[in-house]
Order: sequence, then C-alpha cells, then structure tokens
Amino acid sequence: MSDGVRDSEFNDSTDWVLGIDGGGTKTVCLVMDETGTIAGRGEAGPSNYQTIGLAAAGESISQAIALAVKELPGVAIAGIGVGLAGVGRPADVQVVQGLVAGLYAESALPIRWNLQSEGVVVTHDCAIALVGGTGSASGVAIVAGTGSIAYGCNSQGESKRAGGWGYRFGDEGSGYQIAIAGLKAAARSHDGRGPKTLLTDSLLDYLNLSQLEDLIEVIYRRGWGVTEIAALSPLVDRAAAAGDAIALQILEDAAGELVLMTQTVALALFTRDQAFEVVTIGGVWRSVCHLGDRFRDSLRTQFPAVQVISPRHEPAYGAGLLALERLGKRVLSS
Ligand SMILES: Nc1ncnc2c1ncn2[C@@H]1O[C@H](COP(=O)(O)OP(=O)(O)OP(=O)(O)O)[C@@H](O)[C@H]1O
Repeated sequence: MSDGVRDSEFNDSTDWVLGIDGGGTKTVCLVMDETGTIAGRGEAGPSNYQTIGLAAAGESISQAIALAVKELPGVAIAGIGVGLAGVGRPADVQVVQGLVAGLYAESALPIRWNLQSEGVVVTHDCAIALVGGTGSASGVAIVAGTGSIAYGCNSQGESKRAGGWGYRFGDEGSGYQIAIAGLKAAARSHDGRGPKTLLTDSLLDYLNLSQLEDLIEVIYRRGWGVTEIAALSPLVDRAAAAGDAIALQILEDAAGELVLMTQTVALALFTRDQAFEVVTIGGVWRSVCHLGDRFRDSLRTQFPAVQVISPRHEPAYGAGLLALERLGKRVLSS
C-alpha cells in the first residue's frame, strides 16, 4: 500500500476522522485529516464480532484507535468510518453502531469526540475495500485471499455482491479452493486415477513428508483449519509456473470463477461498454503464474473498457474516506 504516514504536528482546527477496518485476523485504524492525509496508524487483534463476540471486537477497535492517535493526544474526531467483516444485514449494522457509540463513552481514549451524527458510517468490509482500493465510490472489488467474494457499486448507489458463501459451499477461486484442488490432484495422481503432477513432490517437500499417505495425518489429525490448508495454494501457483499442466488447469479454473463472480456483479451495475474499475484484493493475486493477467484478459473480452487495478489504498483508508464524504469534506468520484 502506498499511503504514507505524515510526520508533522497535527492541526487542531482540522476535522479529523478515524477509518477502521475490522477483519477476522486484525483491526486497522487510520487517523486522517480532511484532505485525506494519514497522520497515524494503529493495528490490533481481530474484530469480527460474529466470531469473537462484541466485547472482544470493541476491545480490538479501542486498542487500534489508541495506537493510531498515540502521537496526537487530544485530537478532535469529527467522523468515524467502520467497515467490519460479517456486517452484512441491517441488524448487524445496528449492533456495530451500538458498539461505536460505546467508544464515545470510552474515557481511556486520548481523544476529544466532536462527532457529528452524519460523520458516523458503519458498513461491511467489502464496501471499504472497494472505496479504499479504487479511491472512488464505484467499481467492483474482487477479493481472493483465504476466501473469495465480489462486491460492486455504481454511480446510482446501487450495489451487488456475488460469492462470499464461505469455504463449505463457496469461496470459488480462493486460496482455499486452489489448495484443495491441488491436494485432490496429488491424491488422484498417487492412486493412478489421474495424470502425474509436480504437486505430489512439492507437497511432500514443503510438508517434509516421506510419502503421500502422511498427508492424512497432517490434514485431518493436526487440527488444520481453512487458513492452514489455504496456505498451500502458492505450491499450486509455483507448480503452474514450472509448466505443470494439472496446476495450470487449477489456476485457469480459479481465474474463470473469479471472472464469473466479477462479471455477475458488473452486469448488474454497468453496461458492457461502460468504463469502470475492478480492484483485485487478496493474496491469490500475488500469483507468479499470471493469474491476474488471465483474469484481466478474460474480463476484457466482455467489458472492453474495464480497468483492472491493484488497490490504491488499504481498506481502512476507504472507511476514512466514507466518513469524510458524509461530513461533506470530500466528494468521492463515481
Ligand atoms: N502466489 C500465490 N498463489 C496463490 N495463492 C496465494 C499466493 N500467495 C498467497 N496466496 C494465498 O492467499 C491467501 C492469503 O490471502 P490474504 O493475505 O488476502 O489473507 P486473508 O486471510 O484472506 O485476508 P486478511 O488477512 O486481510 O483477513 C492464502 O490462502 C495464501 O495461500
């Protein structure tokens, strides 16, 4: 991410905002002035309240804020944008609004709350990822990390989501799905049900195993969860880069699924000849086997004017921009 942290003294006449990105692994808070310049950044533990509970989520958010404002004691906060994983339904938004209201009463925070009611924005993690990633209010964010989801907005304020159903019946094109396909291909090859693949040796090497049967112990008996399995997906990427046909097909399939999700969202929001941006977010896009190029080329056959970009800013920045927009300090282009 390219956002620099400003080192000059803070200006007390400024309307400052907090941008908060609360995820399943960490919470990021940025302090931004009304021009969008970042003056402080703090990181704390997870804040997905659906999985860790409201109290623990509130604690992580408070810690992230305290770290972000460490060098700005007494700063007056006029707005706060919060994007949290798991905040999809209106009922979730209400719960998080309550959580944010609890922060104002937090005397331990070295902040002067000067909040205007319109300056409080509570939304979901994809919305802030889209605004941060594009720096604007419209476009499509296609997330492919441990899981996957596509989310978009157009200039009429309409939004659409595809995917995001989790590892049991969704997450197509994600690190988890790529890893599972790689494991299956190695098992099939080992049995003689499928062609030979470099994945067999790369799994054995990476996991320091002497035979493929030992995978049973690793995958089922060591308490491996979705994250640990998904972390094997770079092995498939590297095997594909080395020319392995099976691994290449797995990446082709993943790219195809990510195109399908993006296209489904884009068709609901834009016309085929309209120019719009698609921002690619998440670890899978680090593919050395050009998954990103395959994705872009395929998408362009349907949307010739589409621009596929890497994120311009992190999601927490998008949360701060949304708060600034609500305060009338910033107009987000669409
Ligand atoms: N070169 C690669 N090819 C394929 N998958 C990769 C590659 N590099 C990383 N990944 C996968 O990306 C996933 C991690 O993505 P990311 O860093 O976006 O984390 P996340 O857990 O999805 O999100 P967050 O940490 O933001 O909550 C892992 O499953 C990892 O295996």
